[in-house]
Amino acid sequence: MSIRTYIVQLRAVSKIYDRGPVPVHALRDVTLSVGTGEFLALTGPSGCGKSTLLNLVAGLDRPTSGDIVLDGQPTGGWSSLQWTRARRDLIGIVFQAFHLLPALTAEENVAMPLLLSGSAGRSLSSRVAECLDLVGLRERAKHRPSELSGGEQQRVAIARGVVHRPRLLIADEPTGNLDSRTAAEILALLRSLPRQLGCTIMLATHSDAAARQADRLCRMKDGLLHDHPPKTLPQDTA
Ligand SMILES: Nc1ncnc2c1ncn2[C@@H]1O[C@H](COP(=O)(O)OP(=O)(O)OP(=O)(O)O)[C@@H](O)[C@H]1O
Repeated sequence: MSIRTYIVQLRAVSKIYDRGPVPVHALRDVTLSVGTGEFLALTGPSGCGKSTLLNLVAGLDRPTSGDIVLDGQPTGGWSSLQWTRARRDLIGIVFQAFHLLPALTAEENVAMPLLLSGSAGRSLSSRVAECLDLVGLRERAKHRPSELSGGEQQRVAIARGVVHRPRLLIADEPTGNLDSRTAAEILALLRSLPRQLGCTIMLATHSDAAARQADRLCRMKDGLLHDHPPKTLPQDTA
């Protein structure tokens, strides 16, 4: 018998933002399981809750109710430190706006997560070079973000997002700031990562072309999520 393993499970997750004059129900009872090695796309109109969902999975915000289980571990009682550890070990994140440090070179930006977790020396340098190779930017290792195109900056951000070998890569509108041709190249790169690195990808996007790259598409509307079965099954374990 084969058992599918899930890296992410959301069980009846809701998020209400209640600091403003009117409470905003950003997520309503969302239940979702993401299989190991799967490439899942979340689509839907602006404001439907895509970023909110990804922020909760990355521990950048907390649900109002419901459970989030990461790699089989219920996260309900996790402290900030435990979430920081999860982002150091399990989760990588890529944002629309790249968020590279402008004073650092491409390779220094990519090295940052490893430096923050105490790595150093030759193994750090070779891992950084490996990741720059993976995204096709080894030649640009010594360039600063201002000397790189938008697509190249996003490649550096992707290399930084996977340098610590996360099993889950969260990508929030990673092609939102790019022209359509560059966006297609970045998507092809993301598409290759589950196979090359064995990681799972959760992608939020407005773009139908981007969503078509995924194994599974979940449409969101007004905080509700409509799941669709995968085009291909995620990696199963016996
Ligand atoms: N910190 C916040 N405080 C109050 N309301 C918020 C906050 N963050 C998001 N919202 C609201 O929650 C809802 C969902 O927002 P979210 O950013 O998750 O949508 P989205 O689908 O990612 O949108 P977009 O595609 O435009 O990025 C929106 O109505 C938004 O205004």
